[in-house]
Amino acid sequence: MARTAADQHKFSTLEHDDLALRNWLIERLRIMPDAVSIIHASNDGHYTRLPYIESKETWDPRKEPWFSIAVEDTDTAHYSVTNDIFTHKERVLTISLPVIDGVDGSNDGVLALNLDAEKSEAILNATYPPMKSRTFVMTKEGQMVISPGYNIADSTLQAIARNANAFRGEFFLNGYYYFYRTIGPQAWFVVQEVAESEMKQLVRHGSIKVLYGMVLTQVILLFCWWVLRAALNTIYMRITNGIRNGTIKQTAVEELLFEEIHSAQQRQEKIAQDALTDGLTGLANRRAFDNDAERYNGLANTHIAMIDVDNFKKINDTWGHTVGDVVLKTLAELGLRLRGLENITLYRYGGEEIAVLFRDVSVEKAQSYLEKWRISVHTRSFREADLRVSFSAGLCKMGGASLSDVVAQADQLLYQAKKTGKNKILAG
Ligand SMILES: Nc1nc2c(ncn2[C@@H]2O[C@H](COP(=O)(O)OP(=O)(O)OP(=O)(O)O)[C@@H](O)[C@H]2O)c(=O)[nH]1
Repeated sequence: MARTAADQHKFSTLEHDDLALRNWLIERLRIMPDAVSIIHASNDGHYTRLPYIESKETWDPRKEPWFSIAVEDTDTAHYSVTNDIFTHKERVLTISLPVIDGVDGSNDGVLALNLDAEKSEAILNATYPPMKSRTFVMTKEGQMVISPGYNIADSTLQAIARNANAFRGEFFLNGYYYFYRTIGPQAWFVVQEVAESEMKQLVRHGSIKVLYGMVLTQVILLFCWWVLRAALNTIYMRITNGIRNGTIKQTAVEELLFEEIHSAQQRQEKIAQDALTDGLTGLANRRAFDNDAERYNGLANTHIAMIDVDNFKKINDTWGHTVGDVVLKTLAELGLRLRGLENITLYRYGGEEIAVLFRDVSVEKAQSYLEKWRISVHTRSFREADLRVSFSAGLCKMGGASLSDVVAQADQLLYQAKKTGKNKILAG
């Protein structure tokens, strides 16, 4: 503002009570609602004060502390507490600045802005910091400038000033934390004073949530530990029992785990295998047949045989179902034993009917296998002296027709075999 004043007004050539200067000053005053007056004081002692108040006393602004300080230092604002003789106010906050001519650098007096101290106190009082505290303005020498009614001992103010001059940032003094900022070139301090108890309460309040979080985490950890401990106890008990009973040897935990995983794998494989195996005969079951036959029917040089025990009803009726079961088991055993080749698979198709799939096996070889099997079944002696077992079979090539048609063809050959005397294999 002082610089603009110097640019816009030729103070050295100004008439006293220059109207342009008065208008300029009043405009500045209007835009600062907290300022009570604005003064331009010339080096010859003449002054222009707005708002204009006639003073009975002769007043020489050059005797004011703000004038001499501002003239001495050329470029920075000065803050001082003065007595306004025009309004008879004892405490006015004055911010003063020298007016320097921008062309020749000469000093064209001082511009002073007076602020109402009470208003400033009210403003300070209305600032609500995030915690309970006292905020005040003091000089760097330790005198109170603006204090909204606080009673702070001079010795305390001086100690604050000493600390504030010596440090940058906050400090602790006699049970209070002090935070401060400087106004102007280290002239005044705006100080915020917070009691230690207030600070502790704030910290306590802030840390209570963290504390709850930590307690919760501890509880969760404790629970996890408890669950883990229970699980480990069970494992230890099982290992101990195993060692005691001699079912497992005292080996490293890794070995025990490996064994456990291995046996679990074996269990899984067995379950999968059981799902595809017939319980009575140990042959692959109907589900396995359905899985494989569809696949085989698309391959070259594959054959299918449908086998049916002859007069099985009679066997059951004569010797009972248990013997009937033994017959079925024996038939399966012999078929498996004679098969030799890995690519001949036997399935219990249903009841006393067995299906055989030949993969990459010629019809001659398939027929020869079935013959050997038929003869060994027929010549087999059972505990029941009169029991003679035989089977009939229909053998045909796979592929070239749908699976159901292929099965029907094999069944038809089997039916022919039965019709023409049983105990024979018909190939088609
Ligand atoms: N013991 C036993 N009998 C079964 C089993 N499955 C089916 N059967 C019996 O096998 C018999 C099959 O009889 P049928 O279909 O009349 O045929 P069959 O007496 O062998 O006469 P052909 O086939 O003409 O030689 C029925 O009596 C069924 O109860 C089984 O798992 N165990």
